[in-house]
Amino acid sequence: MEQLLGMDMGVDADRDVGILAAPRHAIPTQPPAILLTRSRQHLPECLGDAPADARSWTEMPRYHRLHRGHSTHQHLFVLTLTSGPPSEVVGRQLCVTREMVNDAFTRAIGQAGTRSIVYNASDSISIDAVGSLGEAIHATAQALARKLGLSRTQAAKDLALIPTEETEIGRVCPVHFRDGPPQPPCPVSKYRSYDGWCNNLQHPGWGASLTIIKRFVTAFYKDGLGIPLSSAQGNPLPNPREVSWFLHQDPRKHERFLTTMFVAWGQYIDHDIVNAIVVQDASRKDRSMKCCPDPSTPQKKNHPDCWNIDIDRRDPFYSKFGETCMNFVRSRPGVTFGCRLGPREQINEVTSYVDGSQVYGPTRSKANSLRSFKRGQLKVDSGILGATWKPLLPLRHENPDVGCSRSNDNSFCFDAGDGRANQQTLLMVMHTLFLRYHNDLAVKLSYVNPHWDDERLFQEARRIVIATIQHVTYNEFLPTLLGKKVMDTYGLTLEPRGYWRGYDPSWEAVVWSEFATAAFRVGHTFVPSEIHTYSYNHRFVEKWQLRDLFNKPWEMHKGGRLDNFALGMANQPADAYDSGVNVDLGNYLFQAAGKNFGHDLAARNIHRGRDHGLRGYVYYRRLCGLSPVADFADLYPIMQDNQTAYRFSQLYKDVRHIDLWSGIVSEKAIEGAAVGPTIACLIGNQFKDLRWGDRFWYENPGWPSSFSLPQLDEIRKVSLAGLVCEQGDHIAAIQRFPMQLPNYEWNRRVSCTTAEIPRMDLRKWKEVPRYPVVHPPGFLPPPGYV
Ligand code: HEM
Ligand SMILES: [Ca+2]
Repeated sequence: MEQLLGMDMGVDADRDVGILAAPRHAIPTQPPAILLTRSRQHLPECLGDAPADARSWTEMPRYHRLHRGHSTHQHLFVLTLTSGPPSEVVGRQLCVTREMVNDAFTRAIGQAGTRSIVYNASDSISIDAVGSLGEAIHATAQALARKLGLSRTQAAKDLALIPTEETEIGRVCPVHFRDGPPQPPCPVSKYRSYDGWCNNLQHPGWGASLTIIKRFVTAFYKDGLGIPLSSAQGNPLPNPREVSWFLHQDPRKHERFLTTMFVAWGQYIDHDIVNAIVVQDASRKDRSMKCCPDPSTPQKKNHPDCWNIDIDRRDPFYSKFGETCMNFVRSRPGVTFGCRLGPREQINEVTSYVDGSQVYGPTRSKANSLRSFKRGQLKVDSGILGATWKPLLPLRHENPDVGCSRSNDNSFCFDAGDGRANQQTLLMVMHTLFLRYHNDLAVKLSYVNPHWDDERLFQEARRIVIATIQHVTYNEFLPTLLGKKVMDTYGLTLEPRGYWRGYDPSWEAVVWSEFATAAFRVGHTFVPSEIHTYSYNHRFVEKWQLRDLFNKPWEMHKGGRLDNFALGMANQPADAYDSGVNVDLGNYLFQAAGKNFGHDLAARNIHRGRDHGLRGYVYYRRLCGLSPVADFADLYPIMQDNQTAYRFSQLYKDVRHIDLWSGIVSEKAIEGAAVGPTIACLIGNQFKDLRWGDRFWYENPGWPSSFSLPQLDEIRKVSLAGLVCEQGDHIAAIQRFPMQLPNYEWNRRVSCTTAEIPRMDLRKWKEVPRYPVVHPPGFLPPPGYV
């Protein structure tokens, strides 16, 4: 095992060295280890001398019977092994019959008790339908690999070659996951679909919600298919909580330039791009699955996807509470395009595109539930605030306990396009600002175009909101995170004027696991333990412990609080980029009422990396074309300090085992950027894809969805500063770039009304109505809007 692990997680991938260093043109594919053929000439070999493993299949006699009576090549796939560890016979042929696949699949769905869901393939796609089909396909792959005696590498790379569309799996494969151009063809509409469907006209599912999170390189599981490498006995990996404790404690340093607004934006757009679905327990009010033993309830058999993090009895923190188990549930397996067999992949609940799915939801039904269907507005809660304060997000009455710590049955969290909106207050502030922004835009557009109906106003406002999120992300956030050089290397620099002509329909704008499960989680090191609020005069007011703000958005209901938090975000420095994660995330994450401790996010990041089958840090460093790490000694020049490098050598038996997240957040930052080189490489690649592969990208010309050049110039004026000024309640001044601390030289705090914070002129959206317009009674546009 050790040897295998070293080999595959290590630095032997010479062929791929540096492939991520510059933007890729295609994802490299491994040469297949098994060739698939159904030509007649292969049949006799396969039939005459069926390999030992194939003979052990109960289906084989049936197969032979079929052969005598009919033309059998219809039923047979011949797999020729062409590679594998030296011990395996290259060129060996395996026979896989359609019946084998069907039987394994039928057994899998029988076991999972999901027949009804899986077989209802014409249903509109739902999380449960995708999840249960994913589980059944995964179990089928495992059964087939066992029966065919495939090695780990063969199972990982080659089961996917079986044309499942010709089996029972193909019959139930939802239309969303079928290969090939869409039937009927995708409409070329002016507005995006909510679920990202048909953004790419040839591959309608690319980047769509409920499709899988892809990978830069194939997954690495113990069995090739889904069993994660763990810290259990016999396995060489260290316990994630131990890694967290020894390597990721917070040295309590601050960034010199970055604010917590930068941190909040990072999380806000992360939630636009990805949400890996974990297995849930529908019988519980909060839907979370309880996996750790509970003394108050009799021990039930654990769900196979329970995969708790063990806590050592001597743990310096948890031992005080006698806690030895951190609840952890694996991410649910998803369905690949073509419903192919292969390694376990994870489901993205949201659209990968930067398309405001956290504002509007990743499905039409979610978007509809958030709309008021009047004048293009989203629903709001104007509750207790009255005329002095602007509206808040609507309250969520459905599933009120999911992601919400309620003190009583009458308190409700907020509803937004993304289910994680209440997770902590800074994130909630972002969601609220964007809700207000949408509604404000729709109202102003109704002044410019009084003849537009609700749908038109809603979609046009949505189009501008999405363009704003894209513009602020690529104009303010990414340059701060990555620096100019990385921006240029990966094609992320925006056009200062005119259209940008980089859209490439062969580019897949999809989220990558290495980004979601590791690189972008660098955000966790920037989060401070204490959250500061500031007054309108930009003076410190009070500090909150982050742990008191998890899933409890109650402060928002108090007038002025949103402004206090927003101003705090513009003035409080972020925690430093270092390997440290603050104690509120590291010991108290989602601390439950009545408990003195919570989860450890650093340990979860590491464990999640293993759950998702990520390879070791050293492997990705090489893919990024960075200096190779063959030994622990090679870590010293590249890590933030010698102690970190030393601790890695104490914790890990082999440098190639270092978990991706742990390694990348420990690297020294590169010049001009806030993060290290491997993170910059992985994040650069990801944001390149999300720009170059998005047909609705706001700078694109020539589509019905494209903005006119005058409109595009207006969108280029939007800024986070303008947004906070306009959508805060009474904020009067802010620095020009609120993701960076104010300073007198180039980031002065200015009045919200100055020309230094320009505003969009929506008159560029004016359309001449085809019919004379009769204004509704009471219609009174503000000056300049007619
Ligand atoms: C107080 C702030 C934050 C909290 C409480 C928080 C909490 C969490 C939690 C609980 C998870 C899931 C962990 C798991 O795998 O079980 C997660 C995932 C993640 N977080 Fe954070 N986070 C915060 C800030 C950030 C920031 C600032 C960023 C980025 C700049 C970020 C990026 C991510 C990403 C990319 C994921 C993976 C999402 C997925 O694949 O579904 N987070 N975070
Ligand atoms: Ca999205």
